[in-house]
Amino acid sequence: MGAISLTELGSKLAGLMFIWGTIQHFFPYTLRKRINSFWHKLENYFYPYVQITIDEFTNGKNNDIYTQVNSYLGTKSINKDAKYLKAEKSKNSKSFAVSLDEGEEIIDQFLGAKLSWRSHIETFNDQNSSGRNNSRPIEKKSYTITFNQRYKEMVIEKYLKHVMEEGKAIEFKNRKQKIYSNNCSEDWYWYGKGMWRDINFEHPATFDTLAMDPKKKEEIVSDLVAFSKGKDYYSKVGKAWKRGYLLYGPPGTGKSTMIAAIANFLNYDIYDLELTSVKDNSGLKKLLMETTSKSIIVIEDIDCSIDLTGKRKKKKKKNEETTNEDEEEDSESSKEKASENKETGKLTLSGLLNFIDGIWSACGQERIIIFTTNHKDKLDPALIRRGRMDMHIEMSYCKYEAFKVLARNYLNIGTHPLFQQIQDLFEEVNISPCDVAENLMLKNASGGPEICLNNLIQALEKAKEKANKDKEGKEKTSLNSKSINKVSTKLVGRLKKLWK
Ligand SMILES: Nc1ncnc2c1ncn2[C@@H]1O[C@H](COP(=O)(O)OP(=O)(O)OP(=O)(O)O)[C@@H](O)[C@H]1O
Ligand SMILES: [Mg+2]
Repeated sequence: MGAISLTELGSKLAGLMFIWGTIQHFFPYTLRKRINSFWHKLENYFYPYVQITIDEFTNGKNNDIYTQVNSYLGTKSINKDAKYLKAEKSKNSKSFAVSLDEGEEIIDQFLGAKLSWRSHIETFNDQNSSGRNNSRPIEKKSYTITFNQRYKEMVIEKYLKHVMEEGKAIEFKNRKQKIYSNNCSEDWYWYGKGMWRDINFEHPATFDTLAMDPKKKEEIVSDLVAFSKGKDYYSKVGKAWKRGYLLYGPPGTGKSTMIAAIANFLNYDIYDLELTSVKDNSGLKKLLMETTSKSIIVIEDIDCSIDLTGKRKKKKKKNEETTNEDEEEDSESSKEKASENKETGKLTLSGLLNFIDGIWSACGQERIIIFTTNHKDKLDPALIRRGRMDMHIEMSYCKYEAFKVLARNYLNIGTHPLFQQIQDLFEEVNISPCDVAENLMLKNASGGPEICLNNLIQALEKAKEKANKDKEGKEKTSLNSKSINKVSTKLVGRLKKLWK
């Protein structure tokens, strides 16, 4: 705006307006009206701008919009040519937040409009502490945004929304991730901290370091991406924005590591739900209500948590005695089974099913639910049917491709002459990635990768030997039982003859 800035011109006109405001009462009404209308025209001609102020506090409370504007302008100021910036780091942020220093201006563009942002700090003395020597000055921080009045509607309806959304996204990206647990002492609850206890989540696992079949990994990553970008899709099809994953497989195959990798990939918090610490269905409901959006709710080793299948199995057994219609029993509707479990004062299958996809489970958005188990077959089909657990992911024993990821992670090598021998052994042996990783860990700083690879070969050979022995043992017992069967049928035949 040439030699005089928008804000300066604005404040000069505001000063004149103030003087006119105090003396206008000395003028007759019709003249006053005419002068006022002329004044507005003049003002619009010379200063066709509107200003919006966003204070740090409103009614004594933190103003969320101010915080979001702060984050938004922080990134803008890095990209644009603001010279005076402030760097701050809050307790819950993992990096510095940069914001505008007092009086510094930033020009932003949006849908053809030019928007001028300024930061202000007003200092005044605390009224309550006046008279005391140690009275401290109070700072009142605010941002103003100035723009041409023809964009007024657009700024209020679109631009401010855009600033808030971007600011929120930046805040979310910079915040420290948390892991929450409900497995805490009662004292914690009494101190009013809610039902979850949290600590910072700082697990280094990523999809790059996760050893598994590359195709499977890619499939999971694209599923997660589709989910995280699926806001419009979920609302279009009328589904709550959540997704369930069942991770199953033997111990040490990376189920928990996968959860950490997912959390890091999406930058979500984790709620580690310990079912044995939940008293009843309503307790479970309360816990869910205290979870936030953009989070992963995890129930590890769900088959061991509580007996959710007991009732159903008993009923199945009873049915088996009367009829042999097992298949029909299995396909019985899950709702029916859930209602059988509706007991008060207890955590039941019904409560858990409601937890996953009852109507009130849609009280937060963008949530992932993950169950892990070593025994998928032990779980009630109702609990893991598609739609509840949308993706069933098998975490299996380490194969050659997965080993290469571990070799890169632990030894920083992509190839080695011993790899061929290791590849051949992987064809014959079932070994968990956890055991492979253990052998690949450099225990001695002076040792090279050969030592670790040889350790692994030894472990694989041992496992192979054991597997062979187990196989032989099984064959022997099955031979023995076959010969026992033969002898007993012969005996029964002879006895029958004798009886006749
Ligand atoms: N697929 C994998 N990729 C990378 N590291 C792995 C993998 N599987 C296991 N590990 C390593 O082994 C350790 C144990 O793995 P993890 O706890 O994820 O196994 P799990 O499948 O959850 O086992 P459990 O069934 O006993 O809970 C991890 O700390 C990790 O270092
Ligand atoms: Mg685990």
